[in-house]
Amino acid sequence: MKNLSLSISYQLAQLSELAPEDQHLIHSAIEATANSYAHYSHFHVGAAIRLDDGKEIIGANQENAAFPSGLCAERTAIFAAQAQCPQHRIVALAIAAKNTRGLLAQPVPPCGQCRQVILEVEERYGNPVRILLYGTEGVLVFHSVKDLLPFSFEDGNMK
Ligand SMILES: O=c1ccn([C@H]2C[C@H](O)[C@@H](CO)O2)c(=O)[nH]1
Ligand SMILES: [Zn+2]
Repeated sequence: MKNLSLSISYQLAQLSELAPEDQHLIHSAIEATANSYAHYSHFHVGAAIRLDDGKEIIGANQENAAFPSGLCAERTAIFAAQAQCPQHRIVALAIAAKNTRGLLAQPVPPCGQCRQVILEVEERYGNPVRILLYGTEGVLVFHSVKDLLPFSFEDGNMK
């Protein structure tokens, strides 16, 4: 038997240290929190996607009295992008969230289902998606969802 281990690399940055286009995308995600319908959790999540032509598409979580019928901010943004601009690759995704006390100090990571959907985006377009998780105390930067989803299941596993 072998003992194996995995390591992931990611960055912790201040907003001002990021490239202007990443700072812009994060501001768009923060603004998108205002479009959240979080009637039940009061947890407002905003997401912003950058396409390969520089266009941004935003999303926000949408809840429902039948809880599973709602959708996370990340997937509203991804599905909107793929529905409106399927020919353009998704190159980056920023996420921000606020609760009743305001914007969160610590970054909020995407849930497992959203990670799986981002993985499919990477496979579909053949490029990594840069993920920017915003917190008022710092931004976590991942260069691919694969760093957030090791041992992932994808199309290739069925062949
Ligand atoms: O990364 C996350 C985590 C949670 N939510 C939403 C789902 C639900 O509406 C609320 C509480 O889980 O926050 C997101 O949109 N993205
Ligand atoms: Zn999610």
